[in-house]
Amino acid sequence: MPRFAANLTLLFTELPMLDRFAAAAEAGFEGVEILFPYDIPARDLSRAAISAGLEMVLINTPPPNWAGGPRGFAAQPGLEDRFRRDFDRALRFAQALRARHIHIMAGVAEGEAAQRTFIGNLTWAAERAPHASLTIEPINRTDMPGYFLSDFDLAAEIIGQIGAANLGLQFDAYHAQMITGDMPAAWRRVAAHVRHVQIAGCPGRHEPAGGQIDYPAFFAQLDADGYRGWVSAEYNPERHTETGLGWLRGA
Ligand SMILES: O=C(O)C(=O)[C@H](O)CO
Ligand SMILES: [Mg+2]
Repeated sequence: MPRFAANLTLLFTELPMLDRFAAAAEAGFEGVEILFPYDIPARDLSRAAISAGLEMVLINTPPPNWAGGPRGFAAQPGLEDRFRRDFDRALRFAQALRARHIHIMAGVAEGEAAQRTFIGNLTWAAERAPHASLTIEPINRTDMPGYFLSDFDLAAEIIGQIGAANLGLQFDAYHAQMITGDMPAAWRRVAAHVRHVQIAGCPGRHEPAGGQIDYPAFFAQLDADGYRGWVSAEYNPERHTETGLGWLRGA
């Protein structure tokens, strides 16, 4: 079975952020990710992760204002300086937290200029941080209207074109199902590029149980394909986080 991480931005929100680490460890997770850790001193987050015995798996490059602000800048023509400043900030945080991956957010953009900008910024970032593991993630446009990267084949093509050893795909099975309607087929097409997996039930983005995705089969597929990365629970619990963790105990 894969190693599971809890997304602490979405799970255990019954507790203050620093208390979510111990709750995640207690529940059986071995790692954690935080979408945007920038409001809390990195040393406090790091201490909480270490004392709970958890690995920090992933953070995102910072949009300035997640509650309604831009969804990143990597594909936005003309905002390259902004992207670079944000990326350096994410890098400092990732180093302080010993976070394994940095997810680079493309932002809302479209067209050829956006694609060129995205490729240019990713190429720059991969060279800037040769020891960091960088990911890009297709996100469905129902949840995030206008988000540039919403196509798994395009993401794989861009990763192949850049050809940097430290750039890979973040495969969110929920987004894959929302975008393609056939998550297992999407996995088969792009698995070779995947270095991080996220899960949620579809539809609804709640617990990864029931619904359109057969998660026990997906976990078995990950094992069969030799996937050695993390699987992160990135969903909005329907009720109390703890009461919805049957899927983890059964995995
Ligand atoms: O929305 C998602 O699925 C993500 O993983 C991004 O990091 C944005 O929250
Ligand atoms: Mg995701």
